[in-house]
Amino acid sequence: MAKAQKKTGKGRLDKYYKLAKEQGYRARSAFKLIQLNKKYGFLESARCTIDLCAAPGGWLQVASKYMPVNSVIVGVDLVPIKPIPHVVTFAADITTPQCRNLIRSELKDWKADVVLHDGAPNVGTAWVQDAYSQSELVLMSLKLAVEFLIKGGTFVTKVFRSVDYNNLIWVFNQLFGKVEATKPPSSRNVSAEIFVVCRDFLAPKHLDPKFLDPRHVFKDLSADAAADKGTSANNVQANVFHPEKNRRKREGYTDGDYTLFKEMSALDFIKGADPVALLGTSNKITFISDEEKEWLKLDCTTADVMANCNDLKVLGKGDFKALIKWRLALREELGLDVKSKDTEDATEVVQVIEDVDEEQQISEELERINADAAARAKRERRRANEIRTRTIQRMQLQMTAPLDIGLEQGDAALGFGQDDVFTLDPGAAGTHRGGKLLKTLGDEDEHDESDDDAAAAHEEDDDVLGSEEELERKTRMLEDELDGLYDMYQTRLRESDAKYRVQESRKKNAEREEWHGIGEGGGSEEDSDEDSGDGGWDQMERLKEQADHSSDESSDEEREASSSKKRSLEKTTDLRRAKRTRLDPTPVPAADSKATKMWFSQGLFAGVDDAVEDIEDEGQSSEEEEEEESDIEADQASENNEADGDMSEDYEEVPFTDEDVDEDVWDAADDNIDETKRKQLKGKSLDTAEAVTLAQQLVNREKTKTQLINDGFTRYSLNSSEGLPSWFLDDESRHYKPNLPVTKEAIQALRAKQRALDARPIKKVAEAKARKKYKAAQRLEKALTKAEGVNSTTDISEREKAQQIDKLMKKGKAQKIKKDIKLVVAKGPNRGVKGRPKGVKGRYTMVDSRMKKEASIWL
Ligand SMILES: C[S@@+](CC[C@H](N)C(=O)[O-])C[C@H]1O[C@@H](n2cnc3c(N)ncnc32)[C@H](O)[C@@H]1O
Repeated sequence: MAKAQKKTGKGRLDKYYKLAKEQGYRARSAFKLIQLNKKYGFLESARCTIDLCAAPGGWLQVASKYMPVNSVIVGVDLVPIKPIPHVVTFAADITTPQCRNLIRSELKDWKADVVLHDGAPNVGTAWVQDAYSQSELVLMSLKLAVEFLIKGGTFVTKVFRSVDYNNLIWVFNQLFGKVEATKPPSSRNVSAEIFVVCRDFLAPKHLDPKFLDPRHVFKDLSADAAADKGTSANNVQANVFHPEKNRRKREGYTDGDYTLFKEMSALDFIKGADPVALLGTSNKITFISDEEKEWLKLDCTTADVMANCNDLKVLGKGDFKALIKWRLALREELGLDVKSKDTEDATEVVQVIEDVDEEQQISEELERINADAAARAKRERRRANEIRTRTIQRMQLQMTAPLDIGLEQGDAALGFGQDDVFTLDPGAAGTHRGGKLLKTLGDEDEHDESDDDAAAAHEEDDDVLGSEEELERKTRMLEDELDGLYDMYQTRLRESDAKYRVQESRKKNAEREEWHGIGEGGGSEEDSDEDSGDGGWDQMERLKEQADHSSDESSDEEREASSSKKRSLEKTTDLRRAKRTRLDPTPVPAADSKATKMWFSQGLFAGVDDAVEDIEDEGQSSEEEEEEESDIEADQASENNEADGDMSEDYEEVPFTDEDVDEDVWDAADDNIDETKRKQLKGKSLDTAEAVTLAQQLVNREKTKTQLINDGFTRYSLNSSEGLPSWFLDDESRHYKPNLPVTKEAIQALRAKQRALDARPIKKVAEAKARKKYKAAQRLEKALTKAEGVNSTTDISEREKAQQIDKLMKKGKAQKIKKDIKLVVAKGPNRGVKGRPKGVKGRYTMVDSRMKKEASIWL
């Protein structure tokens, strides 16, 4: 089984936590609102938003980012919220009239377009207690929403899955045109929270106060539950005896009973009044007491019976029959079913009838269960296939926007229908809306057949959702599968793309042939040049002068000079690369604090720090303490949440620390900046039209260094790719980047560079030439040695010596002339000829036509 989602303190710090930290949101929950807004788009058109339970302010930050400029945003919470620009906040309890008055005085006659509620009471107490307070809080927020929302407005609230869920949804349906429940991908699976988005506020003129009164809204269900003792038992009974009325109430777990696995003692089964219901609700029959252990020794308790008792959920029709028979036998043995002589006949008749009835019921029930299971499996398979096909199609058509995928995958993964489970069926909503207030709450008998179908579908989904681990495993499997399919798709795409293959092979060649002429030492000089403030143009001029000067010197010096020129030019190129790197469209993973640090490290701000520090010194210590406290509180809260299991609220505050500063990124205040820059520049070159454009702008002084650096701070530059799937990153690298300007001149320069590259001799030719040169040098060496020998002999005259030496040196310098070898292509009459082909004289070799072509190059 797949590893369950970690619930340790660290485990909670998932990718959304990191993203929140990176993007400066105060809580990871900000992404829930971003994703909800992405799906329903209510913020972009809102001019006034009220956020109830808004601390520390993550949702407020999102609202102020996505809503139009100058919108009114009001945030309320029990605890004070640190100021956010253009947002009004105050501390109040949303359940009190004082809070209502504060909002009223803030909004005056305005109405809100959106009311948000992400409130959670102190999570960490008892589950049942929490769930109830949460539902109450939701109702209180609804009350405020009803008062302040404009007609057609939107109310977004967090709800926990509990027995109150259906009642709340029913009330929402009375007040809003569209009600949908959803779980955004950033909401953890282990959290019981879901979000209900209520749109199109109906703004009724007269509203029955009972709609918003917890005593009424949550009353009926508990009353019903009390009256309806042993609800689930009755449901099982209904399943067994009235398969046609087979439905279960959607009211969560029975009070105080939140486990799926249930054991019953053999005593309960044998002595209990309703064995069929007991068998339907339990997983296992246990033998713990001494009396029960004694029963194990009886003849009627066969090995089969014991095995059946061990796992009731896997039993078939025959097994159930055997267990019922065993119970009857045991009851007889224990004298519970007394067979008196006088009543024996009557009893037997009754027993036979009971037996027959039970058998029939069990067999019907079993058939129904089997049919249900088969239908469910089929539905799941179909749904998974549909999702997979749709995603692949969309990927192939490149229709997937990053966040869409996130949402859809999340939804798909959950549902295996999590979304569906909580998406209110409009049809069902319609039936509800037609009803009278609160009368129909929990009144299942008034449902029609279509309701039955919906209930069955929900029941099925609930079963799937019953196990979080199972759900997570399926989600992960689906994601893995999709990742795999995406990789395969990419590979196939590459294989079929000739252009890509050519590019790849060129890249490889370039890597092999690249000239690595710059020594490590060169860089510092260059950087110091850059720091001195000289523009690229000045450097070019200087380098030209150098080159001119060196051309006057001897040939050795000339070589030296040209290589130094080459180095210098390379340095200039590196310099341009340095500029480009800052503007590289590839997002640099960096935290805000780091960017800020770089910004304020400019000379302009020198000395400002001290002044500001002086002013701030007083307040700072207290602020730091406060921050530390809030961190600790957040940690404690998260630990509490963990201990709280399903009821855990999926909320994480994001503290900011110095550790967030990424050390790899340039820091203007860094002494070792040259080294850092060199590292950054390694492997980068002016190989795109954008880079060349920027470099030219820089060299031609159309742009200054500062302007380029400033342009580098875009919304694309601070994103982290950590933990994101490959398809998402592929898409991002293709589409999520700034469009930098490209000039005609840049493209021409790039083409010229490419042409020069293409014109370079290929590696093998260069090697052959080098070999030739080497052999010539060897010949000359040999000739010199011989000449020395001749010179040292005393037998011959000086004149003869000179003649011989001259001859030797000529020979040594001469190119070696290869003896001509005729190439004969083995085709036509020469195909398969043994020995010398006809009409060929002198040295020859047999080749095929391809070899001949190649040989003519090399020979
Ligand atoms: C999950 S946090 C909200 C996070 C917020 N949406 C954000 O993005 O930063 C829940 C908040 O509900 C607040 N809260 C709980 N009960 C409240 C009440 N009765 N009135 C006002 N706020 C309440 C808590 O103080 C807590 O700050």
